[in-house]
Amino acid sequence: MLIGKNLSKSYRSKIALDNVSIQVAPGEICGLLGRNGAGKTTLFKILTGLIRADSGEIILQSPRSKSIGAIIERPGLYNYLNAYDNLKIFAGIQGAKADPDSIRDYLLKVGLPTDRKDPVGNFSLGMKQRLGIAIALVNNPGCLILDEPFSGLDPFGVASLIDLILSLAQYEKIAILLSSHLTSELSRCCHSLYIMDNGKIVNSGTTKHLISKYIYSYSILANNIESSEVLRKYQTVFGVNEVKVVCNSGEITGLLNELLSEGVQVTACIPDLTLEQLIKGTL
Ligand SMILES: Nc1ncnc2c1ncn2[C@@H]1O[C@H](COP(=O)(O)OP(=O)(O)OP(=O)(O)O)[C@@H](O)[C@H]1O
Repeated sequence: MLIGKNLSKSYRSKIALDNVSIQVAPGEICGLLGRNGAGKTTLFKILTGLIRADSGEIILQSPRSKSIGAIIERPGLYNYLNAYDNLKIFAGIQGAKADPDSIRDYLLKVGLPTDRKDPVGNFSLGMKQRLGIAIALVNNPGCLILDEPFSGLDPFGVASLIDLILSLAQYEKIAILLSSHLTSELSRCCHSLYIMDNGKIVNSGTTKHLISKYIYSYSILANNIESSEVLRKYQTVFGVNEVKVVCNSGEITGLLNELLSEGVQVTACIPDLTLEQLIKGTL
């Protein structure tokens, strides 16, 4: 369990964090959403001990020997070394096993190939993120903190990183804290969300609750969506094989059922939850 209580931090006259409290339980994925400059990285630096808060308290309750593994800003890797040697160095620094079998296990845990011998400078951003996570997972931490982990990844990279994060929470029972300024990514994998603005938590709750409270439109993907009669009753914006429909979370199941009975082949339905809605929700 990771708890931050009433944390505040100023840089000269700039208040970067203002009485922020946050809590993540083992096996839980918690998202920190906020615009640029909201204070997310400052909070993560404080939680990981990189900088000190002016006031407040951090409580780390974990039976594991290492309490936190983290990637702040971007994974710090030796680009001229291969994945194996990077892991060997970082495992050595942390006093962890650095024999070939252990390093192979770290690579497998994050879904990286074990046979790549070229420098990690050649790796895609997604592979570098995975290697950074493997290094953060050395010594089996109770909590994993990832600052903007989806930044710069393509949709496939985002989806596969989400799968990895979900499996680390579910099977390794790690408490995971992620940040992003994009609601779409965090709402797909987080059990709960904290919304930050100007150094303060302005809204929070389970993702399920926030979606049901703030969603007023959905994007529905279907090959023959233009043929739908049912959609004429709704306010819509059509794209190619896609429509954005104004409807709330109580109406969406009924609408999807009607579309199916009309023969519309729905392939995806994505809630449009914007950061602005979540911020304005309590302002
Ligand atoms: N070392 C520093 N000295 C002075 N001001 C700082 C320092 N670090 C951060 N700040 C300021 O504190 C505020 C919060 O910054 P922080 O980096 O925590 O935000 P963020 O939510 O992580 O933003 P981003 O998404 O852009 O990384 C910003 O106004 C930033 O300019």
